Amino acid sequence: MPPHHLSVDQTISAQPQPQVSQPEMEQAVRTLLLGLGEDPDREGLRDTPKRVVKALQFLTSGYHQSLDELLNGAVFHEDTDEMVLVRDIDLFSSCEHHILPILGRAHIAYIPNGKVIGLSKIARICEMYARRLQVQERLTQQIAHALQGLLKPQGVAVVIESTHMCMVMRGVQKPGSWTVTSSMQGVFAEDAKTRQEFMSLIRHSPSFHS
Ligand SMILES: Nc1nc2c(ncn2[C@@H]2O[C@H](COP(=O)(O)OP(=O)(O)OP(=O)(O)O)[C@@H](O)[C@H]2O)c(=O)[nH]1
Ligand SMILES: [Zn+2]
Repeated sequence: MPPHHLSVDQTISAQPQPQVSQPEMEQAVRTLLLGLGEDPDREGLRDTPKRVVKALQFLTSGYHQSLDELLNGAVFHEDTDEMVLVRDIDLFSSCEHHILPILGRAHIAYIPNGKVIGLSKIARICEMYARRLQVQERLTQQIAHALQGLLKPQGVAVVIESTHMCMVMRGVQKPGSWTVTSSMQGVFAEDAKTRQEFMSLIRHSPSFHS
């Protein structure tokens, strides 16, 4: 079954280890280079198959992570019901259609319901799903569903703003285009005022940059 048909629970767990060996993967890159009319034995390309495989493995390393592992227990009981927002999280993913970069940022908020999560873990959850072959819509949903499942909060809101290199460097070639996707759960879906508060907080520019 293709990954986009997996249930949320299945997408949350780590994927099985690949059945293809490292040399087989490197050989495939060598074949690609040959097909492109290159000489894979010239000095500059000699280690390229190895490098490409290593780079792709890093960029898809999210398949081998699990929420349990990255959370490291950092969910705490806390009696607060105010919105928590981590905005402007740098995001680097790869589109599943072309294996080209998706570059952008994510804004992730939730309203607690007795539990809070370590702030860095919000960015780590985002990274785990970004380091897989993705479409932006699914990435957005997976992050929202993961937080919803972990914290059972009053609501979760995720907005991702990205530019897709497959639309910039090739194909339709639209460098200025941004794709904005959102997933609103719980009170963010039900209550327009809460949603508006979130939207205005992510529009506001912070007064300093670290
Ligand atoms: N919905 C969605 N589409 C995406 C995403 N990333 C890439 N795409 C699109 O996936 C589509 C694939 O379309 P195809 O016609 O099969 O592929 P293609 O010939 O390379 O298409 P062009 O990019 O239009 O040249 C394109 O419209 C891409 O813009 C994404 O994150 N979400
Ligand atoms: Zn693409």
